[in-house]
Amino acid sequence: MPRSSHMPRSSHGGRHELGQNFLHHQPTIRHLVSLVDPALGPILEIGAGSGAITRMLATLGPPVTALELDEHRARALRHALPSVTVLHADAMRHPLHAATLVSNVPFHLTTPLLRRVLTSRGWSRCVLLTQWEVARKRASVGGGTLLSAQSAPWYEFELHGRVPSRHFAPAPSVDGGILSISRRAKPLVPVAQRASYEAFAREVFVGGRSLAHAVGSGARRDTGAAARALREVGIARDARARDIRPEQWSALWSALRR
Ligand SMILES: C[S@@+](CC[C@H](N)C(=O)[O-])C[C@H]1O[C@@H](n2cnc3c(N)ncnc32)[C@H](O)[C@@H]1O
Repeated sequence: MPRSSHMPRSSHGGRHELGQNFLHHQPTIRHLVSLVDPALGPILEIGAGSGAITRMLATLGPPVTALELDEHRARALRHALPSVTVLHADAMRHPLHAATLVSNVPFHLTTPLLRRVLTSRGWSRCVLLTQWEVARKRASVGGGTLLSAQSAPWYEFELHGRVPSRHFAPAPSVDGGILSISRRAKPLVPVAQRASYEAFAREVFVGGRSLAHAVGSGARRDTGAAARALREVGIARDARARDIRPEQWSALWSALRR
């Protein structure tokens, strides 16, 4: 049975322990929904709440399924939106199978949910509203992270703007950010090499005496070969791992395997 049943309600009507910060700013909802491509097919919304986003998703055409852990809200939404399949379900357990995933993410679940999304194979596009810092980092704005480097061959991340905390009720302590993730139709690194590529990116981030040294040690190549590969891909000698752009990671990997 989903684990929410006996939790108390906060004075705002939003249950803090469920990350219930409801989006009430209509232009933001429209913007978020405009990032969904109906031609892709069925839509799965994670954490539908009272249906602020669901209502608009339901007008797009493809079938919409909405997951909600709060059984009272799930029941109310099922009555309000009969065309939507509303499931009282835990998004951390329910299969994430639909062409497009959409969520105003319960902020306390951002990291495990993102991990779950990125390891689920059943979707091709994902539109998320997360904490601003998470959205910004994931989209590599201001420098890449190990996670963005490791995801780059399989996914494209794009930031679509900041959402002030006052656009939610109750207002969370930080602003939100809209992030889209598109699965690349053709991965930039062969799937069979995923584990070794991820280990390589980790070693480059852990660092060494220089970027060339770290790249060489990550790829089990000498520093000279690593320096040549960095030059070939257009990465400056004095760059740091965080300066390497998403598409340069896979180019570097290919250059080192030749
Ligand atoms: C930030 S609110 C978003 C609600 C609504 N989509 C909106 O934008 O107003 C997150 C929603 O996710 C629900 N939720 C929290 N944990 C969940 C889980 N594990 N599985 C499914 N829904 C969950 C909460 O009850 C809440 O309604």
